[in-house]
Amino acid sequence: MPLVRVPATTANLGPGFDTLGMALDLYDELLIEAAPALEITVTGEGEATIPRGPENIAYRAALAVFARAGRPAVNLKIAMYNSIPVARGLGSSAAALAGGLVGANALLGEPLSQDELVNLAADLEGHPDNVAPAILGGLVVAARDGDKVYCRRLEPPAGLITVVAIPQFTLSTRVSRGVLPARVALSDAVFNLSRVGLLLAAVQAGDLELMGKMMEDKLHQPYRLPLVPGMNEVFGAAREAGALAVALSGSGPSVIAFCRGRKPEVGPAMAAAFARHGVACTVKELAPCRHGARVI
Ligand SMILES: Nc1ncnc2c1ncn2[C@@H]1O[C@H](COP(=O)(O)OP(=O)(O)O)[C@@H](O)[C@H]1O
Ligand SMILES: N[C@@H](CCOP(=O)(O)O)C(=O)O
Repeated sequence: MPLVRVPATTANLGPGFDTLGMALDLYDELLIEAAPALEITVTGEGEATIPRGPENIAYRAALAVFARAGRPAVNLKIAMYNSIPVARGLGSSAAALAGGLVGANALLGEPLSQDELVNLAADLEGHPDNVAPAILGGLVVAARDGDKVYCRRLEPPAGLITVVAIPQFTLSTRVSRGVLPARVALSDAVFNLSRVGLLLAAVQAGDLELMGKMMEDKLHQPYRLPLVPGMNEVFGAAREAGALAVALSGSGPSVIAFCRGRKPEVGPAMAAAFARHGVACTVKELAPCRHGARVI
């Protein structure tokens, strides 16, 4: 009966829309076993809202593993213990998919490779940037080539600590993607391309200053601004309080600040800025997580 622990993720890391993501030390746990009938329980985050029927995405992910491995589908009992807030841009859906995939794979004796699991997850989620770090841990860069996702895991730079301001209101990724344009200006694409390249070079060199400078974005955050009241002010407050960089976490509404070591002033400054716009939030200090979803 595998118990899987899956990290939260912060996708995009500023300019790396649908491309970059990093695992964080906040976890969902999922217990999975064969059972006489489908039974799904949820404890913690999402207890009141997460579907318990066959539409549950962790269950669908588990069934996808059975199908890909050529094994007959069975009824499953899945018990989830969630700490990742739902629909806040911290990868709750990616964690549910990764948990279902890794759990089912363990149940079957690991017929699928990690690469196959990342590909299945990206197909189910629609983009690879949150599911890849949820499975691989660390900081992941991913690219889709037709049906296949290629990705590489990098070690997050030493000394990096994030501070995440998590609004009480939810914003689904579907809605937050709905405001994005189908086409962007070439100058904006170049702005992001150049930053992603240097951001990755900075990560590999452990250069937090350069990493912080390369986290601006023109491809998704400006369009999402109306969905997150006070977003720009929260960005400004975090920088003034000493953060190296600030970004929308995933598709929002959480805002994530990247800091050199612990910076106790950053969280309260972000919360105060949100409060000035009538948004209540909780603040979490989260370190990057080196491990992806795994049986514990
Ligand atoms: N543990 C879980 N099991 C099943 N579904 C989940 C789980 N956690 C989140 N979800 C589903 O994922 C959706 C939220 O995903 P999404 O909008 O992408 O936001 P997030 O940024 O949190 O991933 C919700 O519909 C929710 O029901
Ligand atoms: N690149 C995606 C990332 C969504 O991540 P999530 O954690 O909010 O589901 C996007 O920006 O839409």
